[in-house]
Amino acid sequence: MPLEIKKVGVIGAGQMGNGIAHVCALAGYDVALHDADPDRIRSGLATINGNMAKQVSRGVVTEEARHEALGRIVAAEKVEGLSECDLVIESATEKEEVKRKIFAGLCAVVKPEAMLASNTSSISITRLAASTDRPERFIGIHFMNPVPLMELVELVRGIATDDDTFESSKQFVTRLHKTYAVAEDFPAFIVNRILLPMINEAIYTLYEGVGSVDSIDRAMKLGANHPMGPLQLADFIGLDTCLAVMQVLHEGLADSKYRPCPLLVKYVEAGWLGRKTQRGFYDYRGEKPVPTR
Ligand SMILES: CC(=O)CC(=O)SCCNC(=O)CCNC(=O)[C@H](O)C(C)(C)COP(=O)(O)OP(=O)(O)OC[C@H]1O[C@@H](n2cnc3c(N)ncnc32)[C@H](O)[C@@H]1OP(=O)(O)O
Ligand SMILES: NC(=O)C1=CN([C@@H]2O[C@H](COP(=O)(O)OP(=O)(O)OC[C@H]3O[C@@H](n4cnc5c(N)ncnc54)[C@H](OP(=O)(O)O)[C@@H]3O)[C@@H](O)[C@H]2O)C=CC1
Repeated sequence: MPLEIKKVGVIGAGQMGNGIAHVCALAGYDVALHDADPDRIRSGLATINGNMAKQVSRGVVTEEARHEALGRIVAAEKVEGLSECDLVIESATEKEEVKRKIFAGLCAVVKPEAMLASNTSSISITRLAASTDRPERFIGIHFMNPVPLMELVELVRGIATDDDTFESSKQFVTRLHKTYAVAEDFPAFIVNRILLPMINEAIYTLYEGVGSVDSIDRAMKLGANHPMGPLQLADFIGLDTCLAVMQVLHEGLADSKYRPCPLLVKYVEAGWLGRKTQRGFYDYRGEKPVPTR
């Protein structure tokens, strides 16, 4: 029987975690939001508040729905605060060892029947599941950024994921008013298998001097009708996440066509991770974003 989900835990209160908490609360789920850093939970809650206010001003959400949804989210400063959750979605930094540690701590506190999910962009669901005490109740639920605006969620079954977990996940995604695409568990699944090599190629195009940041983004926006240029999108996703996905593709598929661009590596090494650190291919510290190359 599919599990009835009432309370959802979210681990990682960064840009994706706060978006996931946002849409879950609006869909009527009780939500517990956890992060290693309590300040991150506070800023995540403030972001949710601001993004819901935007939705109210656009007439997408009523003031009453916003008020109720905000009331459904609690801050869980300790992982024990997730013990009552029926589903916990991990959305922390894209590093396998970080995620494994989180799941080890989580398994010790959640109910045995609770489902666990990862919002990973690229890492093997089968491997993450195998690090838990319940691989059959583990699944990839991969949201797209920005979560409140993007319709798609990828569902990724690990080798052991059982049918009830898959069914419960489909019902969950549908209740969030989103559409799922099912992806097999191979490096970076569907969206990022296609999108990230395109972004990496845009960075090579910059690295090799074929075009400036401005030209590359303008070319793809106006020449291919993309809503954002690839470098603007890379900054939006986070350059650390982009690099992590390319590394998973490169290692997992052992093909040199996935080699991360050295310029992407350099930006990450500089700590210029895009919008979240105020600097990436653009500098966001002024009134308008200014290209950094
Ligand atoms: C890396 C991974 O693992 C997977 C991924 O997610 S890859 C990334 C996938 N995402 C994309 O490719 C996004 C590409 N970009 C887009 O589709 C669009 O630029 C966009 C949807 C982000 C924005 O579209 P846009 O037409 O430029 O709209 P924009 O004017 O910025 O925003 C639309 C409205 O939504 C609001 N909005 C923006 N972000 C929001 C959020 N997080 N929550 C609520 N509202 C939000 C804006 O305030 C705006 O409202 P107003 O019109 O009242 O100002
Ligand atoms: N950005 C995107 O476009 C998308 C990202 N994803 C995936 O979502 C996940 C999160 O990405 P995103 O939100 O962008 O990243 P962010 O860097 O914005 O947020 C990650 C958050 O996780 C926190 N964190 C790190 N370690 C732990 C831990 N041990 N316990 C609890 N919290 C921790 C970080 O805290 P601190 O900063 O203090 O380390 C940070 O607040 C990644 O797996 C990413 O691949 C999926 C879809 C789209």
